[in-house]
Amino acid sequence: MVDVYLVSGFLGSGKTTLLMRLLQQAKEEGKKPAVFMNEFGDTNIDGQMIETKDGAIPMREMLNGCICCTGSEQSEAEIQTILVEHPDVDVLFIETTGAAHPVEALDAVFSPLFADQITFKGIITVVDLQRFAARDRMSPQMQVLFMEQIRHANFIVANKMDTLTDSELASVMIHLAQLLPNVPLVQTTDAKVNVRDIFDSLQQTVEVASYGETEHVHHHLQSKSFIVERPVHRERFEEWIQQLPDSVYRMKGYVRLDEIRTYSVQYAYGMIQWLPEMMKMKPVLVFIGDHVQALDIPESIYA
Ligand SMILES: Nc1nc2c(ncn2[C@@H]2O[C@H](COP(=O)(O)OP(=O)(O)OP(=O)(O)O)[C@@H](O)[C@H]2O)c(=O)[nH]1
Repeated sequence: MVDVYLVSGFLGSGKTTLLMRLLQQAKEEGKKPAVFMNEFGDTNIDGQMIETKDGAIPMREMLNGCICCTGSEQSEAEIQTILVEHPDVDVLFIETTGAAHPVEALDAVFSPLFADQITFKGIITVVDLQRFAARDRMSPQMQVLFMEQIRHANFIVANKMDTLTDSELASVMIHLAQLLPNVPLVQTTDAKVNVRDIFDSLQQTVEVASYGETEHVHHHLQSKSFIVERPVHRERFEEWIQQLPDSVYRMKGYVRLDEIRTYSVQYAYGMIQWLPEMMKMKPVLVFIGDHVQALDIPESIYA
């Protein structure tokens, strides 16, 4: 299994600065890291490798895109390429563009394609403290995005502390800690953090595997996947999906409607989409949301 960490945070907050430290630590611990980066602009970072002082690290990037807006298919393909071309990779860091919504950026990670290849460890959000202190000056939409990135964090790196006075710093740190009382929070300059603390704290991810179900538990967002061995009854399946609580943000996977036809099925924002699937796919459903661990597949959905 490949451990996956998502590095989130607003534009210019220090994500790449932190990424370099994460990579260095992973290498020092003898791990084989890889990076998937998506950039808003079209600046090509030369080649497909990031050079560190210990050598090159495989990297794929998606230019001019945003994991959450361009659709997750392209991201899925890039992640798949990393997994296929570099089977020795054991940790993958995904740096999202600063304009990505963290939940939607996870879409590709929770692809049913990777259900048995990836262990999602959590979201590390880098917060630009100066921007946090002055967030009222951002547009309402940007403020929402900024706060969503913070709200979904499993670990917060409160960066650019050098840009604030001591009293400003104390006040924003108290505010951040109140916002997320149960999330580890460290204050840094140049994202200088003890990376082991991040890895240790995100180690708490629980994995339960039984009867073909896997469950990944995090502080906030969770995913749960089910193997759906038998064909499902389309209408009853849809009825079940439609009555799921709002805290289930997303569902996707592959199911069979009879012994022959396999469909890709997707659910987001109340809409269900079915597409015939030509390839032979493993029948798996992945749910992403705030409290999905209690979900169970009812007998009624089966044909
Ligand atoms: N003053 C100050 N500058 C910092 C700090 N951390 C990073 N920077 C600078 O902030 C700028 C943005 O840092 P990056 O690491 O590229 O930030 P990013 O979040 O990856 O940026 P985008 O990919 O554009 O969203 C760079 O010029 C960094 O050198 C800090 O703690 N204090």
